[in-house]
Amino acid sequence: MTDRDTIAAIATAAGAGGVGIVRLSGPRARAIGEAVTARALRPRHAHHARFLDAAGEAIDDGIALYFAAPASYTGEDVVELQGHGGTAVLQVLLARCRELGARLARPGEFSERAFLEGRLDLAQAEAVADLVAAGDARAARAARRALDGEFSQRVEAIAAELLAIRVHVEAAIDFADEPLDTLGGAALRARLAATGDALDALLARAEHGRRLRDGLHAVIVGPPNAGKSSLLNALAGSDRAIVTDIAGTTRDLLHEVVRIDGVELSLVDTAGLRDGGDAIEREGMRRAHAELQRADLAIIVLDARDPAGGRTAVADAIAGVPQRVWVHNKADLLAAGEPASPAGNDGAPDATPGASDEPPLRLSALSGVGLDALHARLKALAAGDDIGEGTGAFTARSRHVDTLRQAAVELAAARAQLSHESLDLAAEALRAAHDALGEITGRVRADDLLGHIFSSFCVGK
Ligand SMILES: Nc1nc2c(c(=O)[nH]1)N(C=O)[C@@H](CNc1ccc(C(=O)N[C@@H](CCC(=O)O)C(=O)O)cc1)CN2
Ligand SMILES: Nc1nc2c(ncn2[C@@H]2O[C@H](COP(=O)(O)OP(=O)(O)OP(=O)(O)O)[C@@H](O)[C@H]2O)c(=O)[nH]1
Ligand SMILES: [Mg+2]
Repeated sequence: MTDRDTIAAIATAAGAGGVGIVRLSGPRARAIGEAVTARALRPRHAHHARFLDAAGEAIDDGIALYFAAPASYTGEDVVELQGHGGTAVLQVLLARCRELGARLARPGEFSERAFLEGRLDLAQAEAVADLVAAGDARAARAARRALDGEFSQRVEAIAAELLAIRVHVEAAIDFADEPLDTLGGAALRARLAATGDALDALLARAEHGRRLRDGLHAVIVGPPNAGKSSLLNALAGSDRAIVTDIAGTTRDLLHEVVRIDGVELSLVDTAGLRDGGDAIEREGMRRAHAELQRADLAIIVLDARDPAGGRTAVADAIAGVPQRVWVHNKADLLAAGEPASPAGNDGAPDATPGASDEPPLRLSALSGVGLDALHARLKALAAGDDIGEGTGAFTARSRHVDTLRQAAVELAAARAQLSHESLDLAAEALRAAHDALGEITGRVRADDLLGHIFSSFCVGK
């Protein structure tokens, strides 16, 4: 790609730092680097040099690196000017590079070029951004695995299998007057079934990967005044939410990222659920319901003195949330030795802890007694099955999960069509499934998708 321009950006984070880097990529990168340093740059060699302005005065004293195409991050000629990490000095250095013909890079443009040059596929390029944004060690490790191509390889393996199946089906179409079974139909169906299973397994892993990337999305729900906001504050370790003894205090959603022993969790406090309320409170309840639709986990807070009382109000809202943790709050107000009200005796079975739920945790958000057990349970849920280094989890995005789901739907359609001997329709569904997989790695791509993905990167990445 010789007709591309040369881009430049500060690659290091804003603010003062030990070292700061201006990175250049494109056909003029080397010439610009050599003009700034007044030296010939040898590939893959650290040159200690002064970085000069137009008048020959030193802007900084630093290290220059040159990576010759195609053996560089972007696949183009790349030069790095590693100077002192001050905002002003880096800005002046960047301005000098622009004066010499470089253009300011858009967010993600280095990685976009790496993608366009075939150095990374799309899912890997997204993993670069996810690695930069990772909020805890597990998420960082999982993003690094996606960057290594573990996710992409699995997608491509299924895509390759689908391609082989498509070839078989297209060939059978050319012999339309013969029954499919004389053309290896049984083997074809078995192969398609196995591919469907592999796709389902990958989808489950991608869903897990999506949680790793975004953190477990936990929504605190319950009747008014149960102590939901108090619990959020206790978990966040600060007075984030307003707490009063007036039922209906919280109206809006309040998001807070908390970290429990290094494991990240995104918590949302919601308006108490009850019948009635004014217009503002009802809007708050509507938002609570909507937030629960997207939740991985509901933390249901009930008053320990009357847990049955609030349960009916939350029944609808928590239906369909994959996981629940039941909390009986205000345990400090129970008379010493008083047993927790038995669960499930209030005629509202939908809102009682289900068979798969753990028994309620009794605690006090106010005093902090019993909070340790909640911490432990939340940490176990957020860590999911990625306990060890060896589990091979990788990060994924909603885009990947949605696209894999779409491919699974098309694959199921193809299987149904095949059993009706509708080869043309089966071929069409297989093509759609194959294309969907291609969108994940960028083999099949829409340019607006690229723009959307790369624009969310940092500048300089
Ligand atoms: N100073 C610096 N550190 C950095 C980066 C960078 O661009 N500059 N990276 C940027 O994000 C990451 C490292 N990623 C990189 C990926 C590929 C190549 C590269 O030159 N690849 C060549 C050569 C391969 C090799 O020698 O191993 C290639 O793939 O052909 C460089 C950095 C993190 N650290
Ligand atoms: N004794 C005691 N009081 C508590 C506890 N947790 C919360 N409270 C009190 O209960 C009242 C309501 O607490 P909030 O945290 O505002 O309750 P909420 O569920 O967020 O209420 P809404 O936002 O109105 O739905 C406040 O007066 C709190 O101080 C607790 O563990 N023990
Ligand atoms: Mg509240």
